[in-house]
Amino acid sequence: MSYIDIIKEKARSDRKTIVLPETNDKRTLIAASHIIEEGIANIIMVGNEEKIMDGAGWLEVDLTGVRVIDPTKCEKLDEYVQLLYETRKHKGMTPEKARQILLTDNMTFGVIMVKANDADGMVAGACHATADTLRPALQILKTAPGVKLVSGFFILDVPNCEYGEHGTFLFADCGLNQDPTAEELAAIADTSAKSFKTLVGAKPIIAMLSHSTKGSAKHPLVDKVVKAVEIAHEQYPGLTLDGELQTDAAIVPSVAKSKAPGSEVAGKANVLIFPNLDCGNIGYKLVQRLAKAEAYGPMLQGIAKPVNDLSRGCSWEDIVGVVALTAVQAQLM
Ligand SMILES: CC(C)(COP(=O)(O)OP(=O)(O)OC[C@H]1O[C@@H](n2cnc3c(N)ncnc32)[C@H](O)[C@@H]1OP(=O)(O)O)[C@@H](O)C(=O)NCCC(=O)NCCS
Ligand SMILES: CC(=O)OP(=O)(O)O
Repeated sequence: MSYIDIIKEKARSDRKTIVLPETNDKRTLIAASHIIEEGIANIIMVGNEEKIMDGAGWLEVDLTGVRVIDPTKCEKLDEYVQLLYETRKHKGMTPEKARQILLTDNMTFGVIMVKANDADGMVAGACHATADTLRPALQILKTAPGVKLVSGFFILDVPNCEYGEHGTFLFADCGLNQDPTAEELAAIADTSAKSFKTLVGAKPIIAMLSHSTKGSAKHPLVDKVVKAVEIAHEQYPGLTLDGELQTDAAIVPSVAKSKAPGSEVAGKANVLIFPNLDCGNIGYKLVQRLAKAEAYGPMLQGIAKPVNDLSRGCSWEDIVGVVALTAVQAQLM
């Protein structure tokens, strides 16, 4: 069974309700029909029912079983307006603004449904940039209790790969934090370890990546990763974590032997923490496109409820995968 088939099976075992607000996106409509057909999740789509069904008809996809909520006709609109107003009034939100946002922005409408416990999670980003997808989620749902920082990760399932957990890796941060501090990198490592345990089911072995291995290069960029490793050891002593490591030293046993002898991580890493978002976002796309890996994300970790993003380059199959993962995250909350 492939990695994503195992996740779909888990999702089916306790079916959750996921909102898909991007109803003018063809891939989202196709994905919704497959999710219902495969019994992975209950689906709520946000928008005008007639338009959505016209789109489905044109694509010849069957949306029977999908619930459509049109904000303009929604009986809970007043309740949602009040909830958005209460959540954001300290930032200048008014009831009038809240109503206008909810009537015009399906992404925020989806997030407020999650906040109101009328859905267990949301997946979007097929036709919105990450910043526009994640901002309402960060503003309205906020971080989970005890967590300081939300971050974005991908699960990469690399075909014919002997590295990582039989070719499965978690990469972070590939989606949210543009230039994390050393402290933030350590926090990203900690939440990534938890995500890996829950979504992959194996022991996380974490490499803090750099262009240097154990002092082979000197630069402030390297110093940041070295500091992050120190902080991680101090603040999260239970983690199996090492750095700074180059990618080959992190995942290839023979290279690890020569570059980082004695490291309990080098050559075995399955969780890769990138020093900044340039590295993380470029890195995951290279592995996805050149190694033909399945790439699910950017998923959020550390947020109070599951809202996950997609790349605008995603396929409908990627959307199905991220919905299944979102449903599993919701089971665990
Ligand atoms: C997501 C992003 C838009 C947030 O930045 P922003 O628009 O400037 O917004 P702010 O910094 O004002 O943050 C908005 C809210 O989210 C919260 N927030 C932002 N980043 C957060 C994080 N990493 N963890 C927790 N909360 C966060 C802020 O505290 C703020 O809350 P508040 O309004 O209640 O005070 C920004 O981090 C970003 O653009 N990231 C890169 C996204 C991207 O392009 N990725 C590449 C493709 S995947
Ligand atoms: C994850 C990501 O890179 O998203 P997008 O391709 O939409 O910018």
